[in-house]
Amino acid sequence: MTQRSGFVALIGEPNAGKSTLTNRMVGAKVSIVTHKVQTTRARIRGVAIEGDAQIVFVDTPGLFKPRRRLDRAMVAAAWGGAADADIVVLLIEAHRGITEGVEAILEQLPAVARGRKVALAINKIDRVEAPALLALTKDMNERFDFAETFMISAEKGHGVDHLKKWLASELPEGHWLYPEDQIADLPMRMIAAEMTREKLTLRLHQELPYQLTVETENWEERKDGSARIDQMIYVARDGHKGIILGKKGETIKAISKAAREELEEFLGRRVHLFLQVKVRENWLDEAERYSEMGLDFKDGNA
Ligand SMILES: Nc1nc2c(ncn2[C@@H]2O[C@H](COP(=O)(O)OP(=O)(O)OP(=O)(O)O)[C@@H](O)[C@H]2O)c(=O)[nH]1
Repeated sequence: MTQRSGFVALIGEPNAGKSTLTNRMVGAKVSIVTHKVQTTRARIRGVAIEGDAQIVFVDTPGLFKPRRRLDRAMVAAAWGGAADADIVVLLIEAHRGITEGVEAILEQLPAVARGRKVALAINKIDRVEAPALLALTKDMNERFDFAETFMISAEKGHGVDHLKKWLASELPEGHWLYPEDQIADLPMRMIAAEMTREKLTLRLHQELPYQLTVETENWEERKDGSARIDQMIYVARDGHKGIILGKKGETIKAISKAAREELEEFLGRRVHLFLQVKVRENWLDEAERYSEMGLDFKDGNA
């Protein structure tokens, strides 16, 4: 059997349904879905298996008009995800049509698409009638040469299998990127990291959480039925480390406690959670990589 594998980047405006779609294709809750916009800060990956193919989804942060420096970095990170991918899927909302944000993405799509297929997925088809959907499909395809157009409802599951099968068939031949036995606990590790990230977001100063990522580095099942989970919190600047730790480590203790309690409830057993904070200065490097591609983000130039 020939194996296939590769990365699929989901791009689209905030709230387009990227997390919902990733979750549905992966079959596990890998990223937190909320009604608030711009919830996905990190590039969370989910791994799906479809026949002989392993599809690694890069769930990029929402693409939106960058206003501040940090916003621009996030946009750059989103495009960075697309640049690494074998296939790009642009997700738009059926009932909203070609918004200003979609226009902005379309403008930059040719540069990102270079050398790779771009598919269009029109999501939330449960919210529109067929004629409007066909008109939107036509409009979008006049603006960009999409390899394929899919009409889906990520929430209800319509059309998702079709899209998944197409992605699998388009991925390059190659060995699977993740060993099969690791995939099972990959989503669990991500969920655990998301829980800690959520507690950090709730607890910390407004701006800070956007600049951090949490990774589950180790997960050990203990003989007594409990789990030991080690996580690393990566921040962009040294100063942020102190904020997260807090006076005498009080802040991180409170965050750790809240995350541990949620994990215990989720897993239905005892958890020993160990958190560490590390500075990862190249957090903003993605933006530089973006300008290397000959594209630049300036204020109001999304
Ligand atoms: N009606 C309908 N709602 C959907 C569908 N797919 C997603 N949604 C809803 O749209 C909202 C946004 O979905 P998310 O998956 O969080 O969107 P996202 O693109 O990941 O958002 P960010 O993380 O902010 O970039 C949620 O309230 C979903 O329940 C769909 O097919 N139909």
